[in-house]
Amino acid sequence: MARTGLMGGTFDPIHLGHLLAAEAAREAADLDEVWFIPTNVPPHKAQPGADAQARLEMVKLAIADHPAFRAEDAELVRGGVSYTVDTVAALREHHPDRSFYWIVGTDMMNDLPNWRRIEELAAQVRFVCLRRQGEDSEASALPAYLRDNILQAPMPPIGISSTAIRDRLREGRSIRYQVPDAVRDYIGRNGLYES
Ligand SMILES: Nc1ncnc2c1ncn2[C@@H]1O[C@H](COP(=O)(O)OP(=O)(O)OP(=O)(O)O)[C@@H](O)[C@H]1O
Ligand SMILES: O=C(O)c1ccc[n+]([C@@H]2O[C@H](COP(=O)([O-])O)[C@@H](O)[C@H]2O)c1
Repeated sequence: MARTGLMGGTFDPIHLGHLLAAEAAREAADLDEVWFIPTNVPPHKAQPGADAQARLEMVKLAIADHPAFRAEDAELVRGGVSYTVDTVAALREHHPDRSFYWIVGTDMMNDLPNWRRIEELAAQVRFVCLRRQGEDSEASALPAYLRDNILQAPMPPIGISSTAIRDRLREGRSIRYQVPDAVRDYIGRNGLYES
């Protein structure tokens, strides 16, 4: 069975923290591929600043040079609120020959008990959790069905977030070295996040 990591995110915009998390998860969980899945409407946060096609395009630009990374537009095609349990069920149906690993940062790990139909989701994927700077990586407070289903993987802590990048752009500041150059060019060409 091909071992497939799923890196879900709003990617508004995608940044080096996402890429390093995906690469660290690939290595730690011995994944054959990692699929990046931009959310359509994120379940637990405000509407994205950039539209879905722009976020997908930036993901494609960011991962173009990695042979094991690809973009998956399932949530954008499905529309509506992007609940992970629905996404994983659809992917499992279309790809019965693959085993799936859902990749999250520690901020998301602590939020897992609040996800829609989380027990059903936990029966269908393993979670790979990457340490996010400033976030508690202690899984002991989680219920056993989650705690026992999480692989914690090391990653050099990176204090980059999409929120901070959008703030910088609004203030006319540099985002060089926080996102891939191709993403920075795309943002500049399309005037994203300027106001
Ligand atoms: N710097 C980082 N280090 C490790 N994991 C990260 C990092 N940034 C994001 N992630 C993880 O990537 C996934 C998608 O994150 P998301 O697209 O919401 O980015 P974000 O930077 O948290 O965005 P925002 O600032 O808009 O909330 C989540 O599982 C999140 O925990
Ligand atoms: O399914 C849920 O209930 C759920 C709740 C919160 C977040 N998620 C998923 O977790 C991923 C990261 O979320 P976010 O908000 O940090 O972009 C993204 O793929 C979301 O769809 C999923």
